[in-house]
Amino acid sequence: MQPISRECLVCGTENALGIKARFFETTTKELIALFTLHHQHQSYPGIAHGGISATVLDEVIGRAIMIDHDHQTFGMTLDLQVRYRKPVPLDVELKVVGRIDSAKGRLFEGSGELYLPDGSVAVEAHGKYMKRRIDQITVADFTDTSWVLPEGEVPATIVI
Ligand SMILES: CCCCCCCCCCCC(=O)SCCNC(=O)CCNC(=O)[C@H](O)C(C)(C)COP(=O)(O)OP(=O)(O)OC[C@H]1O[C@@H](n2cnc3c(N)ncnc32)[C@H](O)[C@@H]1OP(=O)(O)O
Repeated sequence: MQPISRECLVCGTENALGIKARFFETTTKELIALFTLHHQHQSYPGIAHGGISATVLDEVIGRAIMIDHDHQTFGMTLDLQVRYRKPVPLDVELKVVGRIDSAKGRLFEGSGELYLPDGSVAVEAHGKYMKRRIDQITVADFTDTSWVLPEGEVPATIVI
């Protein structure tokens, strides 16, 4: 399970409007986010806002670079392309799977998909990112005060 940043919109436990996603690394170096969207994330009635879906996909790809950098390097988004295939419902558990597709120097590219409970893909994204070390994007005491492992069990398996 990856750590979370307390005030982050996607992962934070102390963001009242937050999505409170949890992140699990796979043996194949993919990253899976588990989360549920609610009324505060709505666009049309009963449907999640597309920007929220893009936000979670962005975070998963931006976090996937942590896997090969001892959790000390993150992605700063340069460009994000999103394709919306199906509406994303509220109040059901959703999954995003992301990965790094290529990396060269301080830049990398990654992709991800948002899966509905029936296993179908609702949203796809592809992004370009710049690697940033944790000390380049946080204040001095960040890892002592705001970067924590969330509560809860790590599932033995996650079925997409
Ligand atoms: C800790 C808890 C976390 C916990 C939470 C973890 C969250 C993870 C996910 C969060 C993701 C986000 O939302 S990140 C937030 C949204 N993104 C941002 O705010 C980024 C804003 N942009 C910037 O600050 C700046 O552009 C930087 C610092 C990223 C880069 O500036 P710079 O250092 O001056 O870079 P620059 O010379 O312009 O460009 C460097 C290289 O990038 C390329 N490049 C630049 N822009 C682009 C672009 N749009 N598309 C393609 N490529 C580009 C250039 O061609 C160049 O390639 P070459 O010549 O080197 O080949």
